[in-house]
Amino acid sequence: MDVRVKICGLRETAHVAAAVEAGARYVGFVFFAKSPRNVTVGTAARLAATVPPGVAKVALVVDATDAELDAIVAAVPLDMLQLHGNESPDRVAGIRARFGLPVMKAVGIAGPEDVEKIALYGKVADQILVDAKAPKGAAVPGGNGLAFDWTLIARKYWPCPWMLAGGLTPDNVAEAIRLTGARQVDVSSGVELAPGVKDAGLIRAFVAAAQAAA
Ligand SMILES: O=C(O)c1ccccc1N[C@@H]1O[C@H](COP(=O)(O)O)[C@@H](O)[C@H]1O
Repeated sequence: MDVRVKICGLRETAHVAAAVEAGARYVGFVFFAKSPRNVTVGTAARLAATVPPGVAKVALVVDATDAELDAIVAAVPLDMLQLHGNESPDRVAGIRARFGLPVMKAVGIAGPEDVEKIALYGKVADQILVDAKAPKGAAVPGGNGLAFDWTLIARKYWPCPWMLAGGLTPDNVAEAIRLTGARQVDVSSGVELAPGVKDAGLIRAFVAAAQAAA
């Protein structure tokens, strides 16, 4: 089983290169002003230009307007949009239709009632990002380095592709894959030295651990 890895919140060419060389299949750029990983469209365009074919370039947005998405999509060559806010199923479908890009919708998990939303959004999105629900009052709805109870999704099946996220690290990703059966994993904080500061060694260790788990 091949496990696909997404490294999210990249801001420097050296870290994009480390992710690509390690074997990551997705790289993510965050367009959210409150995030320590926020990038401008100019920086994202420069980073995206260094990504080879076969590695998907993902723009992460939070409740973005059409105008904000227009500006991102016009400037950055993208392969996917990641919607990480409170977008409704109708809004997800609308973005997918308007921009003609595959859409990955994040669903935050804190309890069994949240797990039901995966199937709901799976009807309108191309992929689901199954992430930890941000704690009340958190400044950002993701990228908090928090894991959820993986047993909530153990032995579940959804027809759409999905990716596991939330508090993954080089040390716990193998156990997360074993428990959940995830075939795709996404990480941000777990490959950082401080919020927004990626580390090439941790990126390599994470990809190697995820692939070894397969
Ligand atoms: O990374 C961010 O700053 C961010 C901001 C707003 C929404 C989502 C964000 N990150 C996503 O959250 C998951 C989990 O992050 P972590 O590994 O627990 O730090 C991450 O995979 C990003 O896709």
